[in-house]
Amino acid sequence: MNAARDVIFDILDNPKEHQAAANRYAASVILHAPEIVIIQKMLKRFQMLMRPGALLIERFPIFRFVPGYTTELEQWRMEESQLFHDQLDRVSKELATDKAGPSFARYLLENQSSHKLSDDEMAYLTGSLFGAGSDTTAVAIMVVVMASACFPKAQEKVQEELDTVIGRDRAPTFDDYSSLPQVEAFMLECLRWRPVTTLGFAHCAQTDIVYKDICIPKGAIVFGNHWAISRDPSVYPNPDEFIPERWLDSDGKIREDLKFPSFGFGRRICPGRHIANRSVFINLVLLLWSFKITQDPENPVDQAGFVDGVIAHPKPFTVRFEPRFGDEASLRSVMAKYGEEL
Ligand code: HEM
Repeated sequence: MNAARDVIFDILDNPKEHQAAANRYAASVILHAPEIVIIQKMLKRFQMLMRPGALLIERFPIFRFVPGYTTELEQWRMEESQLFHDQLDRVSKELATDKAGPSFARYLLENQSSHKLSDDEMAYLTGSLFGAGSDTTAVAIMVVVMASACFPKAQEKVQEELDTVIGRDRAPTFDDYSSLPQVEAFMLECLRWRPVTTLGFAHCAQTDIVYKDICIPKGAIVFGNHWAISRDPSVYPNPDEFIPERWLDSDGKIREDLKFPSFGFGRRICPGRHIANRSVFINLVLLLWSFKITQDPENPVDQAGFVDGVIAHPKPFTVRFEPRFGDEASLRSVMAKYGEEL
């Protein structure tokens, strides 16, 4: 919650850099390390490499024998492996000197023999969390800001609920999750309206799969196209519209019968989905409790302005953040107290 509170301070300090604030939040939840700059470089490569058909070698495996073709890829692999091993080594040294704080890396190191994991496996398990968890979370928070600015009526509904359930004397926390269905509906609609991973990730059929009268042969690469699913009007009527109410039943509770696979499918479903949900929730409630977010009439938001890649990053966009209660100084002092209470 401290990290989400810092997003509010970052926005008060520099509202134009709200997307950088979302990036910082998401990075700090996963990793406390100086290597973030190197990792950002790797994330850019990941964005490019994970696109199906990004490399000729995928279609023509024979390219692996062409001298020099894989040199750069091998160099990238080695840099990545080095970074992941360095991070694990650091925690290992901290553990030896009793200085290691709680972390997933520490847990793996302490239980290495019972899990029967090699050093390489542990390094990749911990390292890939950052790649998988930071960009995705940051993008989801950016979409929350974009949707708030573009759909003022939906934003007002959330704020009405926050004013009724939370009031002005305290800021919302994780404990309020189940009392805020309008917030959850807004969040679910953000994740559907602009899916973080438009195409999803590649899966491979382990056996021949017969679906209706189609056979998906063993070995076929299958994408559960998130964008296409999100636009299915038989499940989400008027799919291009932003309608948080679609997630609520007639009693105002979250519907059990409506889902969207924001976090993927099957055995490889996102293992970070619970952290991710809570991250998006706490940022959404703090942002909309603190600010009225509006469009800048001189720079209207381009709702389709996203960079093409496995993770659909919004292009830079400008919005206005107006403190909802009192002035900027009083919001700062409420947020400072929020920090003390944690
Ligand atoms: C809003 C935020 C997030 C979204 C939308 C998201 C979405 C996804 C999706 C679609 C997949 C692929 C699932 C599939 O193959 O069908 C995935 C995989 C994964 N996610 Fe997330 N994720 C988010 C946050 C996180 C966080 C916070 C973490 C870690 C703390 C994380 C860790 C992972 C890992 C390790 C995988 C790979 C799992 C595997 O291949 O077995 N994700 N995520």
